Amino acid sequence: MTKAELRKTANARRKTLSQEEVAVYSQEMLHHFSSLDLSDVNTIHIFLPIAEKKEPDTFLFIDWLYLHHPHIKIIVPRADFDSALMTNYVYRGKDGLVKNLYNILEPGQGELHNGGIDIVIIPMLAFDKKGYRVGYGKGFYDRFLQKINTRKIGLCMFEPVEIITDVNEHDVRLDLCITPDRIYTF
Ligand SMILES: Nc1nc2c(c(=O)[nH]1)N(C=O)[C@@H](CNc1ccc(C(=O)N[C@@H](CCC(=O)O)C(=O)O)cc1)CN2
Ligand SMILES: Nc1ncnc2c1ncn2[C@@H]1O[C@H](COP(=O)(O)OP(=O)(O)OP(=O)(O)O)[C@@H](O)[C@H]1O
Repeated sequence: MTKAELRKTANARRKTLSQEEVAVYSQEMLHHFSSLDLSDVNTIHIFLPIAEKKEPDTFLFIDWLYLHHPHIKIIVPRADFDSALMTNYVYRGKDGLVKNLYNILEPGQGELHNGGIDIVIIPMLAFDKKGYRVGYGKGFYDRFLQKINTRKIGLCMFEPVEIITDVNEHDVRLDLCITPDRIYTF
């Protein structure tokens, strides 16, 4: 299937989820994530959820990381929709967050992070069995990931499709994808 088809289907499927289902699926994904070895990890970049779009609740991940790996630095993005580029900030708690025009919670101000990132946790609508992903179609993560060397972990509400047929040279493959059901490695 094409990215446009997958985007449409996944958006529609997400709309049918209740907030309770989103909470359960997020918890299940966190359970899989918690089985990963994070002993060498110092920095994790993680998106903050668009609740209105039924994205996984990554605040659960952040709370879990604070509790179990307090030394890990959490980095969150701010998206510039004119350039399709993200700038990255050290996460300092919910207080400093503001909602942008797309309902994405973002750090209003704070400390920019330009250093290394060991893991990037990536939002997506769909993925395939080769580890390619589909997002909302603005290419934010493709642009970001091509610049850095990191472990790329996707979170997806649904199981993979067989193959995305219109992958292009910008598309960056995931190393791993977590669904409510299991972990896929590529
Ligand atoms: N939580 C989260 N943060 C993220 C992403 C994401 O997927 N999830 N992104 C991942 O790249 C970037 C933001 N990308 C986005 C792209 C489109 C829309 C959006 O609401 N689009 C409208 C159409 C608007 C239009 O085309 O003008 C829509 O889908 O209804 C939101 C976020 C960076 N931050
Ligand atoms: N590194 C890049 N440089 C220039 N253009 C890019 C780059 N990465 C992606 N693009 C362009 O951005 C557009 C969106 O790409 P794509 O459809 O793969 O988005 P997506 O991965 O679904 O979105 P997102 O990353 O925002 O979740 C495409 O036109 C693509 O060619």
